[in-house]
Parts: sequence; C-alpha cells; structure tokens
Amino acid sequence: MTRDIVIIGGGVIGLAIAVELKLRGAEVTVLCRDFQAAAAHAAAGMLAPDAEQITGKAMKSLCWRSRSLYPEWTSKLEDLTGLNTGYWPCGILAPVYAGQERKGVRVQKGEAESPAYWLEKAAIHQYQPGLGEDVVGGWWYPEDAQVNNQALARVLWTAAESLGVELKDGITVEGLLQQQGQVVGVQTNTGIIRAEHYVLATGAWANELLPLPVTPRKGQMLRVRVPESVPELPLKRVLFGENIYIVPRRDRSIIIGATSEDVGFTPHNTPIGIQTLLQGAIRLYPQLQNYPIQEFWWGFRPATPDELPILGTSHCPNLTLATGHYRNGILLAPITAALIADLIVEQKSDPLLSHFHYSRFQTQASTTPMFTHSANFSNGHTKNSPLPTLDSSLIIAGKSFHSRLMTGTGKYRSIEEMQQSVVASGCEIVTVAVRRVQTKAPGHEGLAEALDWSKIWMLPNTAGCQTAEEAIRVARLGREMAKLLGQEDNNFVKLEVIPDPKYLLPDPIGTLQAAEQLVKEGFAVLPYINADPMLAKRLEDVGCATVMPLASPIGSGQGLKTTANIQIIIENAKIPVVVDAGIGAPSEASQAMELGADALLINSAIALAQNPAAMAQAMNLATVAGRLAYLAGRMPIKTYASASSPVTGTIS
Ligand SMILES: Cc1cc2nc3c(=O)[nH]c(=O)nc-3n(C[C@H](O)[C@H](O)[C@H](O)COP(=O)(O)OP(=O)(O)OC[C@H]3O[C@@H](n4cnc5c(N)ncnc54)[C@H](O)[C@@H]3O)c2cc1C
Ligand SMILES: CC(=O)[C@@H](O)[C@H](O)COP(=O)(O)O
Repeated sequence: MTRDIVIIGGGVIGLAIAVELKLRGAEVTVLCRDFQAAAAHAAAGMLAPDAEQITGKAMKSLCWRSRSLYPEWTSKLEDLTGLNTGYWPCGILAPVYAGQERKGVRVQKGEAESPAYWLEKAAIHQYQPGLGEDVVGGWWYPEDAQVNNQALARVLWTAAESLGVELKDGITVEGLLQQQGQVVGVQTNTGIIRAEHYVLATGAWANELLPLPVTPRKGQMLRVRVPESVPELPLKRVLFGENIYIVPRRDRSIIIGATSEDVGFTPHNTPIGIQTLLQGAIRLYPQLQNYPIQEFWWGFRPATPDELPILGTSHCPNLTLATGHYRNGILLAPITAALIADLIVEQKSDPLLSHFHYSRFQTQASTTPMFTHSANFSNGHTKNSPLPTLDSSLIIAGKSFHSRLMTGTGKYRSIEEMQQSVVASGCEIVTVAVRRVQTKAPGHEGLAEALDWSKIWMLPNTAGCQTAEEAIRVARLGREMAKLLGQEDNNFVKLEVIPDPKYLLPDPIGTLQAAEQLVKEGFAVLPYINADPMLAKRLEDVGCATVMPLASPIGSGQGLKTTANIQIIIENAKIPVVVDAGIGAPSEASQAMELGADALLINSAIALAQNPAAMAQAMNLATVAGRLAYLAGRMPIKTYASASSPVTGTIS
C-alpha cells in the first residue's frame, strides 16, 4: 500500500482527498500556497447538477454520485470536528422569463435518478412569493442542495488536522522533480519535500506545474443580509436564473453570484461585474434591493476546454491528478476524494475515471501535445502527431522549461547566425561566457543585446576561470549581468573551473569547492564536470541544481565517449543530468537522450556547421526524438534473430 503521500493544493479537492486518504491509513502532507486564495472560499456552495443542466452521461453520473454522498460525508466531517458544514438539502428553483424556457433539456421525473418539475406562472409565484413579476414559470429541482462552502473548507481543514494530516500553509510548490519517469520530490520555496506518491490538486493554478489545459475563469460574488426587520427567512431555497443565482444561507446571509470572466488571474471586483450581478438579482427577486450589502469577493474556477475535471493517473505512476473541477468543485469533492483514494490506496480504478483522464486532450489534433512542448518542433509538424508525448517539463531549481536542449553563443560566424540558430533550436536556455561578454571578446560584442532575454533564460557561465576563487567571483558578476538584462530572479550559474587550456578538462576539486560556496550564496549551480559518478554524487549532496557531465572534450565534436559513466550518473542522480560538451551530430544528441539524460548543452556542433540554423533545428529534433525513445522504452537486444511475423497460428 502507498503510505506516504504529498498533496499539492489545500483547496476543497486537496483537503477532501487528504481526509479520505488519512482515514484509509496513509501518511498525508498537504502543501498549500494560500488556503484563503482557494476557490473553495469564493464559491456559492450549490450542489446543483440538475440546475446547472450538466450534460454528458459520465459527468452527470459523477455529479449525481457526489451529490448523493453529501449527507453522509458532511455528517462524518461534522462528527470528526464538532463543526457545522451548513449542508442543506434545500432544492433549487430555476425561474425563467418569457422566451427563456429551457426547451429540449428538461429532465422529467422518471427519466433518470433526478426528478425535475415544471411550474407554470401561477404555481411558481405561489410556491415562491416575491419573485420578479416577469417570471413566467420555472423548474423545481428538489434533489439539488447547498453547503456553506466557507464552513466546509474550515471543517475539512480541521478534520484533516485532527486526524493527523500534516498541513503546511504558505508553502509554494515551484516544480515537480522528475527522474526516470517518477516524481522524486517537489521543489518548494522552503526546500525539497519527498514522498512516495504525489497528488496535484492546485485548482486553477495547475498548469504552473504541469502543462495541463487548466485556465482560470474568474467569478465575482457578493453577499447581502436579510435585515432584522424581516422576521422569517424569506428565501428557503436557491434561486437559479440565467447567469445569476441567489443562495440563501440559514444564518440570514444571501450569496449572489456569479460572473464568468476569461481574464486570467486579474484580481478585484469591478463596477460592471457587481452591477451585472445586482441587476440580475434584483430582477429575479426584487426585495433584495434594500438589503444591506455585507461583502464583495472574487475567485478563480479551474476551467478545462471541455469543462470536465481532470482525474486519475498521469504520465508518472506516482503522480495522481485531481484538478479542473470548474463550476462544480464543491459538488464533486466527496466523489473525487473517494475515487482518488481508491486509485492510490487500492489501485482500484472506477470505470468513470476513464472519462476524465488527462489523455483526452492529447488526441485532439488542435491541442498542444501534453507534456511535450510544441516549441521543440519549430515547423509545427507535431500538430497531428501520433507520437507518444507523455513528457513533462524539465525542471531545474524549481524553474520549468519545455525544451531539453540548451545552446551557447560562442564560435558563430556572425551574430545573425547565432540569433537564427537560437530560434531554430527551440531552446529556452542559452549559456553566455560572463568574462567574454564583460571584456567584449571577439564575437561577443553586442551579444547581450542580441537575444530576447524576456524569452530566453540566461545561463551565465564561468568559462575562462582556472580556480575556484575566480569562478566564484565571475559567478557573482554573472548574476549581476542577468539582473541588468531584466532577469531579476536569475540565480543560475554554469560552473566551469578549467585550469588547462589544451584539453579543457574541469578541475574536480576546484569545482566542488566553488559549488559548495556558490550554493551557500543562493546560486542554482550547474557544474560542468568530467563524467565521474562519485563527483556527480558529491555535487548533488552539496546542493547543486544539476550535474553537467561531458560527452567528450569541449569543442571536439567527438560524440559520446563517456557512455558507461554517464549511464551510472543518470542512474544515481536525483537532480537533472545535462550532457554537455563534445556532441558533434544529431545522432549523438539522440543517443545521449536515449540513455536518459534530462537535457543537453550543445554549442560547437551548431555554431561550426555549414548551416548553423539547420543544424540547430536538427539538434532540436534529435533531442526530442531521443527523449521520446527513452520514454517509450527500447526493445531488448537479443543474441539471435527472432522472426518479426508470428509463426504460431499460421496455416500449415
Ligand atoms: C465564484 C465561484 C463560484 C463557484 N460556485 C460553485 C458552486 O456553487 N458549486 C460548486 O460545486 N463549485 C463552485 N465553484 C467552483 C469551485 O469553487 C471549484 O471548482 C473548487 O473550489 C476547486 O477546488 P480545488 O481544490 O481544485 O481548487 P482551489 O479551491 O482553488 O484550491 C487550490 C489550492 O491550491 C493552492 N495552490 C495552487 N498552486 C499551488 C502551488 N504551486 N503550490 C502549493 N499550493 C498551490 C492554492 O493556493 C489553493 O489553496 C465556484 C467557483 C467560483 C470561483
Ligand atoms: C558554451 C559552453 O558552455 C561550452 O563550453 C559547452 O561545454 C559546449 O560544448 P560544445 O561546444 O562541445 O558543444
């Protein structure tokens, strides 16, 4: 059984899963950037699959199952905590105006598990006094309900705490550290945290960590209060109109929501947003106009292109996805928790989960292939690609990159050739020799200005440094250089300590000393080393961000001469392994990636090609091909031939 689980995200989904996993005996940690920023607090708390007119058999079934879990689930949480969730099976009334009847989508009683009743004008006004005069009828959904989502979020947090879940608020996960198809840790703002299994439940922010098609859909809300002069609760059920809903709580507050805006993570309430809500609410239920306003707020729904959640396994066997719940995350919390816990703890996959798997987005021709960035294919050939694209980002010191090819800037015949090659390579990281830029060495004049540093991440290198002390000094200059070029937060340095100009072989002792010091100073250190597995381990232990073993001497173009040692380094490293130097041809680039290298750094083979830009593109394709081949898994090598066509079952 999987026991040690980290959940990233402490919204309603992350906490519901945490509680469920803990109740099933797992050790659970929840890492949450900001509990208060979760959509869980911003929602209205409607449990409304019928009023929302959820279509699609699988989604309907998921929603109905979740709604039916609610009474037992909330009473279990209330027993655990002694707190109230405000669950209220109040039903939802959906009044309509002339011309707005929801023709053709009516759920009639008996058609499914969820009844709905049409009320004519007289009936609806009698059933719910105080509706706007122009309401001409409406649907009554008796099974829909509500929960006080803010109370629920608190109850879930308290339940998790009392069960012994480790709750860490204020922790941002900056990257998923992956090695050989597994998540081996998460890089956080306070260091690396490791577990056996990980759950991604970061709501609208999911694609900061994985290239999932989850985007924020902003919703603005407000709350009014029933004045004391009104003795009875005037509303005892949710009113659900076109683009407006009114949710009365038992504590006399009334929630009015919600806008649906595609504005990214733009914060704040806006006059137009609030005006639209107030107009809609007053038309539906006019007496609201005199109720005192208590509060405005906004939140971000995690939306997906098909408006369905992303649930289940991922490209890594020890990473489970639970995000993209869009408008129905409060409703779907109990079923999500149950299905995800079944999957992780019991390896039991409910058939429903197959409808919500992330891979549905990979088969659409128009969608960027998941986990592999299209920037790797600058001619766009991947648009309809049937390639297995189960790759994730390259993460170095918590920063994610889609391209696994890094390039350099030296040895080009002209700045223009260098610029074209960088573009053709699709690379996102370019290394720059700090000393050569500072001294404006030949070929390095105007270099800093030649690239668009808003798109390319600079990797300052300490080329030309013969001792640890020199390298430390140049690394500090490099950090300042990156800052001057607008990369304020760039703390990367490619550490080169090379005493000998003939073979350009790095000094292992000087490199280790400099690395230790630079890590202490807060650098993300990427040390260039001979392919020495022991040294690689020592550098990892002192906190380097990667190791960069050489394939063969710098600029030699001899290709992979250190295969066996690189293989050992890859096998043992928990940080990315970047094969650097000596790659001469795309076949060698591919070969290094096929071994399982996380990335490559190639300079001379591109700069010295007859057509550098074409070679850059070839290196790009080879890097991607090698990576895919590594992920796909090479067939075993056999001593003897083995017929390709089956011999069994043939006609004799
Ligand atoms: C205005 C509005 C009204 C809504 N009304 C309803 C409704 O009536 N009924 C309903 O069912 N649903 C409703 N929803 C939708 C529902 O709120 C969401 O679907 C649900 O809250 C999603 O839950 P979640 O846990 O996935 O994400 P969230 O609740 O947003 O939680 C995500 C958490 O992850 C944390 N996080 C993000 N990135 C990181 C990181 N890198 N490291 C660490 N932590 C991270 C965030 O800080 C946050 O705390 C509404 C949403 C909005 C905005
Ligand atoms: C630019 C740079 O950092 C080089 O020192 C690097 O090692 C690349 O080597 P090749 O030029 O052999 O690709």
